[in-house]
Amino acid sequence: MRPSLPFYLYSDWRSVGFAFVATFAVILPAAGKSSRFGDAFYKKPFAPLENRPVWMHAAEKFSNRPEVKQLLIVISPEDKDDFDEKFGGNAAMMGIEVVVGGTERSDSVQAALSRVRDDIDFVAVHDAARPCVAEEWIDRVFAAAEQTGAALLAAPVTATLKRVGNDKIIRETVPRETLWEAQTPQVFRRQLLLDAYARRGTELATDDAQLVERLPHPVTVVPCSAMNLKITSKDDLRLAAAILKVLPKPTLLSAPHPFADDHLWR
Ligand SMILES: Nc1ccn([C@@H]2O[C@H](COP(=O)(O)OP(=O)(O)OP(=O)(O)O)[C@@H](O)[C@H]2O)c(=O)n1
Ligand SMILES: C[C@](O)(CO)[C@H](O)COP(=O)(O)O
Repeated sequence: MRPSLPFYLYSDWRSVGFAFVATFAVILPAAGKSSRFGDAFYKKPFAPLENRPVWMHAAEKFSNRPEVKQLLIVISPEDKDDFDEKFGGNAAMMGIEVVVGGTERSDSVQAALSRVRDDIDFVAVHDAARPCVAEEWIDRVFAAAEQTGAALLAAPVTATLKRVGNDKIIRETVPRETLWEAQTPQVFRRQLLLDAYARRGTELATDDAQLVERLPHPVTVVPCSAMNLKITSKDDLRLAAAILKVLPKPTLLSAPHPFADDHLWR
């Protein structure tokens, strides 16, 4: 990451002044068991995707952003030595700190959160298993978090959802009008996420927003494309390879207002 001052000097014919730029830390959880991935050799964050491991595709979307001042990847204890041997050099070159994770995803995030520097304003948590995130989507969720304190990328549910019994018989068709599928990055003011994790207790949470919702604190959804998929199965890895070929390229213009109606995510 490029060091830079936490402010920039701006000037125009009306004034000369300082504007403070928010700073971000990014946590990349990669310490899961990949039990649904079903590969005897690779866990999904380390599986090869277009000549690089999955985690590296996710990390490189953040490592050159000027506002990202700290990048941490979370690796399981049993994978730590292997990761250091295979990818330790890459992580060092990208300025990525390696943290040992825990049993649950929340344990892993909490381990990294304890390493986030006090001078950081916002913390973004992005699954290392989501390699297809586009820079412009990151722009939008970062901007939304700066405005609201808590925001995440999500895609509206478009399929018909059924609640099904163990006998595989449909019990209910679930109204989908207000349902969204949460993605990552999930981005929070640092102290807010610290407060949420301090109150976590033993309750399970499959994402970080749940813990902030419980405070309670409002969390804003930033609409995103279903192309920001999480690799869970081997089929998802094949899909990701195809998506990387058509992913929106970074735009030179600044990202539109995160709540603009003219989303490109459709
Ligand atoms: N204890 C855990 C569990 C998950 N993760 C990470 O959180 C992301 C999302 O989790 P998920 O897709 O569920 O990964 P796994 O838990 O590995 O998947 P599975 O449930 O198939 O084992 C992944 O990048 C995963 O590596 C983590 O860092 N620590
Ligand atoms: C964080 C997440 O990717 C949002 O959809 C999802 O909750 C991860 O859940 P998982 O069970 O750990 O895959």
